[in-house]
Amino acid sequence: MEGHPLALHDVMFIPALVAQASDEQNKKWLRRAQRREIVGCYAQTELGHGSNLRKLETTATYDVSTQEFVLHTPQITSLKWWPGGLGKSSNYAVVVANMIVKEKHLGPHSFLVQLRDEITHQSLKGITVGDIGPKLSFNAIDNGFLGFDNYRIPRTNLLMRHSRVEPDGTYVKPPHAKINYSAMVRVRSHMATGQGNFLAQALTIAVRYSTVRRQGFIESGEQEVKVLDYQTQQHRLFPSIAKAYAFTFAGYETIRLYEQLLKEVDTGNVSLMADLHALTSGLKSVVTHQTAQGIEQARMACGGHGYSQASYISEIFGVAVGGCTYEGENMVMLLQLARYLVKSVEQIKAGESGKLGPLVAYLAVKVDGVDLEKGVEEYMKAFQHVSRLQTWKASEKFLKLLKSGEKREVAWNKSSVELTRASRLHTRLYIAETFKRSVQEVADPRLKEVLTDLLHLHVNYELLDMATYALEDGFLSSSQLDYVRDQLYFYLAKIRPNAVSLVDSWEFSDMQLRSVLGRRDGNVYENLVAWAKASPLNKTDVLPSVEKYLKPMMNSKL
Ligand SMILES: CCCCCCCCCC/C=C\C/C=C/C(=O)SCCNC(=O)CCNC(=O)[C@H](O)C(C)(C)COP(=O)(O)OP(=O)(O)OC[C@H]1O[C@@H](n2cnc3c(N)ncnc32)[C@H](O)[C@@H]1OP(=O)(O)O
Ligand SMILES: Cc1cc2nc3c(=O)[nH]c(=O)nc-3n(C[C@H](O)[C@H](O)[C@H](O)COP(=O)(O)OP(=O)(O)OC[C@H]3O[C@@H](n4cnc5c(N)ncnc54)[C@H](O)[C@@H]3O)c2cc1C
Repeated sequence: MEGHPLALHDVMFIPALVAQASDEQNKKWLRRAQRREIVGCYAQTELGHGSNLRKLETTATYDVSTQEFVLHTPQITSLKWWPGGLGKSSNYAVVVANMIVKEKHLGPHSFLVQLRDEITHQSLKGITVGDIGPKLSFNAIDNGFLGFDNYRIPRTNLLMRHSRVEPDGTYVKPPHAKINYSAMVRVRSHMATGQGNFLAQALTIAVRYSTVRRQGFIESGEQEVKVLDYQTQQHRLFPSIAKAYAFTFAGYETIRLYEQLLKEVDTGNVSLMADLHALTSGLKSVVTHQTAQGIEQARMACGGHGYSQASYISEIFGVAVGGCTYEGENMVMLLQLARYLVKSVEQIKAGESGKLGPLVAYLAVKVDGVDLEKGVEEYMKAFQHVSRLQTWKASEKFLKLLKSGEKREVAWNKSSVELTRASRLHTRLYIAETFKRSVQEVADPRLKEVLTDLLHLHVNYELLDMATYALEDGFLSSSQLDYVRDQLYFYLAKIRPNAVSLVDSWEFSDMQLRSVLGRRDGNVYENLVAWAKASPLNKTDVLPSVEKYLKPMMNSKL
């Protein structure tokens, strides 16, 4: 959970080689990396820039006389800063640098760079490398910094699957300007399942504990109740159980799409890139945000013991919440999706709705109302309505500002809060749709019934959460919202008997969870006492600090 120094080797270094190095280059590097003869990381972010890749300052200047690239970090803000595994573990890195050939700046490109000696592991001449220090979490990973002092690498270390620099400095462009961003798109495609997994771990702990913990009464005179029987506790936890499933289903789809993209790109077809970039930008942002919220609620649902490290939920939170920042800060990525949504609106306005991709076709179709009692399909129409409403509203705001003479970037900035709202609603529609489709495909009828309950819970919870938008234009009435509330409470109660099975079905071992509260055997109190006794402070009855600080104070006559 705290991370692993080699995580980025598997998650980004190898995938960057697979996607961006040529077959010939990979004959040299890939097998060695897979066998871990060389250990690598993905070094892109700098001290001064992470989000705005076009402003990366590390340069790779081609020297035609020696057929080498000269890597250089001209100032302090150009230092690579943050890459996982860079500080101490890696001896190689995929380095993203601004490529300069014949004095022409050609933008960010990826290079394979040796950082340390393969035998001694000492950093090579011209390289400054180290660890960036402790973080909120993930402290088993050595996130690092890296500087280059006119450090030379062979021309052939530019990853050349999609673009090339010939020995004479002739540049061969890639088929898509952003193809070098593929390692990021891959991780974003995997993040929904990864984050769903973090959320699932926290929920397993909180739900199990909530069946052990007894506190207070629902009906007087009986035994104190398991806290999971409180409606408020169910409302805190069960919608997140539904989300953990929903994120996993959505993630399976984006992983499949990324794999399809890789195959298509190899045949020269880059048409899926814009769609997948928009989709994963939004999904990554919504899922990480909601996961962090869900984990924090799970912690609070464990009361005081949730605050103890014995619950382990704080560590899960620390790791998961990093996802709101890495692979593209959430606001920045929501705005990437918003570009795509605004473009779609512009297409519709230009009478080109037929050209819209399947995920945005609904933006062109107006629905007047829904009959929620008819079931989930009607909820989908309601989600489409609120997303369409907000997307048009935000786009119109932006387009109006443009028309009034504002510069594009200024008009964009003035519309950006509304645009991010549209991106979130669009993504929540996508999550609900994939959840619905995935549940429909389940073959086992008993499993399907339970998952259908979770789906119902999800759509009612979500609709209530975004109700302001639907009430604003009278699309939903207040009596329809009362119906949604009733349904929500109905499904909380219906899910209660299956709650423990739903979390147990994720099959986390005690070793994975590392939680005293969430242990499978349910012996929470005995294990908490044993855990506390093992605290380093309890090794001795009287601490040395008593002699040193407390006694002089306690004996003082002042
Ligand atoms: C097995 C895997 C398991 C994974 C589980 C997870 C566990 C992971 C544990 C590891 C932990 C941490 C790892 C972290 C790693 C990192 O953080 S690596 C660094 C990540 N950095 C970022 O994400 C930077 C974010 N910034 C960007 O991506 C770009 O700067 C940004 C996209 C914001 C903008 O790029 P620009 O080049 O400036 O482009 P712009 O002008 O805005 O847009 C022009 C145009 O291009 C389109 N575009 C942009 N990106 C892409 C893309 N990737 N694909 C396709 N198209 C793209 C954009 O939409 C615009 O199109 P338009 O038509 O003109 O609107
Ligand atoms: C745990 C962790 C692991 C990481 N691992 C790696 C790694 O392996 N390799 C690597 O290269 N990097 C890595 N990073 C770096 C990470 O990718 C960046 O931190 C991330 O992309 C955000 O960039 P930034 O730090 O420049 O944030 P900033 O862009 O400085 O963000 C600060 C604020 O500015 C806002 N902002 C910035 N630009 C805009 C805009 N255009 N419009 C509106 N608001 C904006 C943001 O929303 C945010 O609120 C890691 C980071 C973390 C936390």
